[in-house]
Amino acid sequence: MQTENRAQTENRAQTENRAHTDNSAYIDVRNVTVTYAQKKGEFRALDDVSLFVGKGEFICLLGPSGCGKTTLLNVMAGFEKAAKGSVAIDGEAVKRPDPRYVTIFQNYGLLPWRTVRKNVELGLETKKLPRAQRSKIADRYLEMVGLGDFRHHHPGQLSGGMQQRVAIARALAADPEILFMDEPFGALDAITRMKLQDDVRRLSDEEKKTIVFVTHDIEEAVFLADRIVVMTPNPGRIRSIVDVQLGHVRDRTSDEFIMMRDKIFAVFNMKTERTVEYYI
Ligand SMILES: Nc1ncnc2c1ncn2[C@@H]1O[C@H](COP(=O)(O)OP(=O)(O)OP(=O)(O)O)[C@@H](O)[C@H]1O
Repeated sequence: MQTENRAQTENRAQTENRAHTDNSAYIDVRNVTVTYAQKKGEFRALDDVSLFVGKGEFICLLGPSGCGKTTLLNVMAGFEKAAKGSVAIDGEAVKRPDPRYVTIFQNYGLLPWRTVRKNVELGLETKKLPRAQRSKIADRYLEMVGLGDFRHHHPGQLSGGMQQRVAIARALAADPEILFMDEPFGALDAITRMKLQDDVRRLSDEEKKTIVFVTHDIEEAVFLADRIVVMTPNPGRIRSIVDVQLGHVRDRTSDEFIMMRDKIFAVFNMKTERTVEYYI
């Protein structure tokens, strides 16, 4: 047991994060501050945030509403600019969104007038492939997410969970190096959500993509992540980074899973001055 204040905890989180990546960061976020003009003046959505993500890692950004999860994801994906600090992917500064990195949002982003297959093909249209090859690739990924029989349907004929699976198939078909996922299952019921968590975890193992996944659901983060980045608001900062050493096949009812979930709860329950156990 050891006592430390918030600044020391955050400092430790950043140091551990550096040590973890051993200078080989694939996504390299350094001392990033993002500010927004608000009625009361300048608001720091992110304050001096550093995060290094390894190639093939599954990272969950976890925290309460307003802690800057989406802002951090948007900075990495090139949708948002940092007021201070830098973001690089594979050694290249991120200046704008890049087709090598695909973002999946909560609202699926499907085109309602296109069939499911044509929606998946959308991700391939910049690649100038022959039409038949595009359809073949689209069908392969639709099979992978269990929607092979629905390729001629339109999005409006599918449930929310099925539509999100189409969005995932479309993202994977584009063969991106990184998948950014912003609360992709937030609008879904608990059972569908668990099925899609299974899908994404399996796909991440099979396809070996680097995934940055925003969620405010602790169990979702423990089920999916290799590392959980715990964030706190006002201003948005990284409080702690937790290694989830639960292996590839995860059982939500196992003792290890529940212990890990409780450790994350403990991180959120910490007060400014508090007693903590080592949890990493
Ligand atoms: N365009 C903007 N203009 C002004 N303030 C903004 C803007 N975008 C975000 N913010 C503020 O920045 C903070 C962080 O927002 P962000 O969306 O990154 O948080 P979040 O952790 O993803 O929240 P949620 O879980 O609710 O989506 C919030 O307080 C929000 O009000």
